[in-house]
Amino acid sequence: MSSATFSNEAANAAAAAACTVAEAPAGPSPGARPAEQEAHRTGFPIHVHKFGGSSLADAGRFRQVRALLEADHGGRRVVVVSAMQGTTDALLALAANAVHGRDWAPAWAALRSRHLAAADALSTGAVVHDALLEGFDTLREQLAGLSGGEAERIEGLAAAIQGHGELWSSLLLQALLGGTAAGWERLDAREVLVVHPGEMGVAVDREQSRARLQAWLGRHPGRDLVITGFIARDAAGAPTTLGRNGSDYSAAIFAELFDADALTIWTDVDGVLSADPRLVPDAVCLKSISYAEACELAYFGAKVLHPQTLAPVQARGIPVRIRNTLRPQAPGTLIHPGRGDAEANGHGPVKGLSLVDGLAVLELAGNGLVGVPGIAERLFAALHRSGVSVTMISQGSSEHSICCVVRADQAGRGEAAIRAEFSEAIAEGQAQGVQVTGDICVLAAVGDGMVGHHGVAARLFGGLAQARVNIRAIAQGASERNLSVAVARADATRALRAAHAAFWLSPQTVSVGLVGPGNVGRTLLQQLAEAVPGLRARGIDLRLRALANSRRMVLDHAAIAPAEALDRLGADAATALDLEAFAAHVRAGHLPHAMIVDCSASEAVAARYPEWLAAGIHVVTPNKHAGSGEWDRYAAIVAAQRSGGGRFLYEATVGAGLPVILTLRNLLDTGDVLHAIDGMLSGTLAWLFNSYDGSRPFSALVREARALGYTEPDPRDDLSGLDVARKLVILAREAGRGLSLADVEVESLVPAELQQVGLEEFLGRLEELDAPMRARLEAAHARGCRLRHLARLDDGGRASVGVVALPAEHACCHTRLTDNLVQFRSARYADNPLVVQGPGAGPEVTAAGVFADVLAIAQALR
Ligand SMILES: NC(=O)C1=CN([C@@H]2O[C@H](COP(=O)(O)OP(=O)(O)OC[C@H]3O[C@@H](n4cnc5c(N)ncnc54)[C@H](OP(=O)(O)O)[C@@H]3O)[C@@H](O)[C@H]2O)C=CC1
Ligand SMILES: N[C@@H](CC=O)C(=O)O
Repeated sequence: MSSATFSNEAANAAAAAACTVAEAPAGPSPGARPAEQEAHRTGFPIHVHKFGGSSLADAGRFRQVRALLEADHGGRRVVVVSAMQGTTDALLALAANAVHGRDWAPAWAALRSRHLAAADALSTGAVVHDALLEGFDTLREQLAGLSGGEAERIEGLAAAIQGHGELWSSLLLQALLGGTAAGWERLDAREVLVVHPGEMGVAVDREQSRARLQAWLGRHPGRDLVITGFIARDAAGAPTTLGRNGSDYSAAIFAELFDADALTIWTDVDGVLSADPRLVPDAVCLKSISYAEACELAYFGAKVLHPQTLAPVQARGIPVRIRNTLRPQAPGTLIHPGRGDAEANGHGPVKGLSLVDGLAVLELAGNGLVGVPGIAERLFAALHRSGVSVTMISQGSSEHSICCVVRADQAGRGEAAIRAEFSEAIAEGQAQGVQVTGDICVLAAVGDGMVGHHGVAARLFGGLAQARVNIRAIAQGASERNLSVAVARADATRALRAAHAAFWLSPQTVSVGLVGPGNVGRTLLQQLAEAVPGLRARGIDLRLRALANSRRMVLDHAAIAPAEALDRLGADAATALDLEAFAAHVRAGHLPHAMIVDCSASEAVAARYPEWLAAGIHVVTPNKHAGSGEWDRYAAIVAAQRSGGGRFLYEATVGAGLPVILTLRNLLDTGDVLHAIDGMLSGTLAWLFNSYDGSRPFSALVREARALGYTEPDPRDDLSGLDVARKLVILAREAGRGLSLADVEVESLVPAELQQVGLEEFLGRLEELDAPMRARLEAAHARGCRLRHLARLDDGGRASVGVVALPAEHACCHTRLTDNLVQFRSARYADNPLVVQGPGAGPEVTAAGVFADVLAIAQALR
């Protein structure tokens, strides 16, 4: 605690209050308070609160403010208020209309009604009512005086007009809090706060202001105060303002003048965020930052606090907390006088990222600049003379060129100034001239803890590289508190999101879209629901953000809980399927990686893979259409993986959850030479022939296999041999053979008359399969054989699939249920084939195979 007069009792009360000073991390001592500062101190802690316009938007919000202040008892409360939301803008518009002779009366009347209505709703009484009426009468006279007035008079009136809002809101709040009877005084800041224009904006005459405040306090015995923000007086006593958003500045000045123990700025956001949430949906609220970090972030775009605000509190080491009036339960952000702690926010040394738009790069280059002293001084002096403000400076150690970033609207002036300064050198060819690059943004990573912390730059640059953002210029001062990069405006949002992901998210964060929550997709959702929390703990952050079936889709900006996904797809919020919008949503710029898992059997969905992969979206699927479809698309998929960086995994297309493709890949990648593949590649047909002994009709078994989720959505794909032919083509292509479906000799079990009918009709006529199948079974049994469905790709490139009768001792007759049995014959496995065997169909095992591919990709992400 900084006050020597702070009693234990008061300390306890303050600790319980909304913003506890004790929470400020230890930092450099704010310095002893001068004796004259103690005169107004009461022995109580002094807590300055500032409420912005959004916190005072209407009577309801005023009541909320009262509740917040009532919770902070035990000390002296100094409350600085803005005008009711929108009032200052309305006053400016009124003044502009009056100056231009336009009708301002209706808007004046509306503003008056709004304030009177608030007063009525708050039952602030006749005195306030009359004071408001008087204030609006004064405003009316001032507006009338603007029309046709002299410039100087207009300026003076305009300054007075702008400040009415704070006078009115302070009247309302003081009355609501009980007025002087309850110990609440009201201070019109123009009585005490003396300011003058300074080099860096409005400057406070501290001595005069302090003396006036002491005198005022001597005349007003109440303990608590409501003070108007934004307004002040100039040295001559005329009303003036502290500039736009000046209420925060007022609050900080009063915190300094009162030598307060804490300042809380109440606003409509939870605190200082790690980045602009409109650009980075995953931005997080920072628990605590140092003054220096807050200044850097404020300067570079964090709108919560203006850097000017911090100067007065910084001088005394007063902790500032930003809090949300609408969510007072949120702890907000503490801005403290200490040094930023690298672990304070749990995300390492970078506290926030900021982005400044509307900039340009100016570059002076030339061989004649190398080793010549004074070049930088001349360049920056020229810019200074022409009134150009420099945002960022960068020069390589070769001294061949020097560049700086300036505001785009000042770039032309800056260019001309540098050209003029170096005209001789340019004319003599010692300097190449000045190059201007417009449409530039500066992205800055900010954090005290970056000092001496290795790897910060690597993370930033790595993130930007991954997002394919080109860096135009780089700057980092020796303080290492700010690492800035200039990037093209077109890349800026992508750059910000990529940088945010690099610092705040696991590198294995994946935005996932799932197509096809049918048998397999639904089971995958269940598996995800169980596994996602555990995976997240290991850094693998799979965020299901989109789900689609053949008709509808649901997209979520954050994440869809897998357990609720089907309900969400059925709910009203789901929209008509649009695969383009689906993919664009999944490829969210703020998350590092994107993946679409296609669990449909759709040709139309498979047709999208090349464009998705080319866009860097990883694709995982059990859908066999892409792997076995037309050759050109297959080639496009292979090419798109190379160009876009998306990976395509499809292990579940063959053997469901069995490692069939992986085994083949491993053989080939380690230099083996494939000779032949043969075996049972259909789980459905394996199950059918394992089960079919003549005791039940074949058609009944087909229906059961379908109900168990073994068959393709249309079981004719299994019975016709097409599904197995697809698998054979996938394996052949994996082995580098240019096989297509048309090259596979296929024996179909579907009678010709059932091949073209609709699915429902086919299912209704399944019994037509029974007689021919029974005849085949009996013939096989007569020879002591069993029926099995086999596939074969031989060394000569011949591919065939069909039903064969095998001797009972054949390995394929010793399989169970849906077992697939795949034999690889290769140079290494010539005499005794490498065999992969196990369940080859069913939602559980297939979904697990898909999930394993998803994880294989996620685990490889860096
Ligand atoms: N079942 C298994 O054992 C195995 C299956 N596979 C493969 O897994 C995939 C899924 O099989 P399964 O779950 O049984 O099939 P289902 O018929 O049960 O489910 C298919 C899903 O895909 C959706 N869908 C269909 N067309 C489209 C489209 N154009 N756009 C978006 N979504 C679409 C369907 O939506 P809707 O409900 O609106 O029609 C449904 O949600 C198939 O490719 C299959 O070959 C692979 C290995 C084993
Ligand atoms: N219907 C297929 C499912 C797996 O690909 C099969 O039965 O094998």
